[in-house]
Amino acid sequence: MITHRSFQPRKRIAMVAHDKKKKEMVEWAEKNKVILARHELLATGTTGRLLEDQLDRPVKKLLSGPLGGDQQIGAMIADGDIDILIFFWDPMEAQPHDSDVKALLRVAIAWNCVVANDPATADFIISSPLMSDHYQAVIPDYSGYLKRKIED
Ligand SMILES: O=C(CO)COP(=O)(O)O
Repeated sequence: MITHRSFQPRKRIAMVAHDKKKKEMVEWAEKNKVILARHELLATGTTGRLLEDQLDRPVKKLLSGPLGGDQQIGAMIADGDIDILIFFWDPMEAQPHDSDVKALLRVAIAWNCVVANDPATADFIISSPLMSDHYQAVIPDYSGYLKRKIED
């Protein structure tokens, strides 16, 4: 059974921002442009388009969040295809796709994904020496859970 997920020095970073947080995301990305250039970026649709324009580099764009983009990122996290999630969600406004937002945050924690929900935390993550290094993240062991489900 795989119990670790390997992070390569080139990290796969998913970036997502709610509408009133998009400006913060674009400013954060601009400030950290040089470090971000060493990594692979993907994003929900609208966030991705803004980041591409600002950073003048390709960003893999998934669907817009309310149209399934959050779920696509969640699925990639569960598949081990994302190392870091930078998700500036809006604490002051309910979203039509609140259930998707919650699901994304939940699945990220379930798989021990590195997560930042605000620029300060994102600053600490992006300046970590682990950003340019190999790293082994522990994958929580859910085998007991699966076994119990089958036995029940
Ligand atoms: O709604 C979002 C995340 O929940 C973000 O989606 P967009 O980047 O397409 O605006």
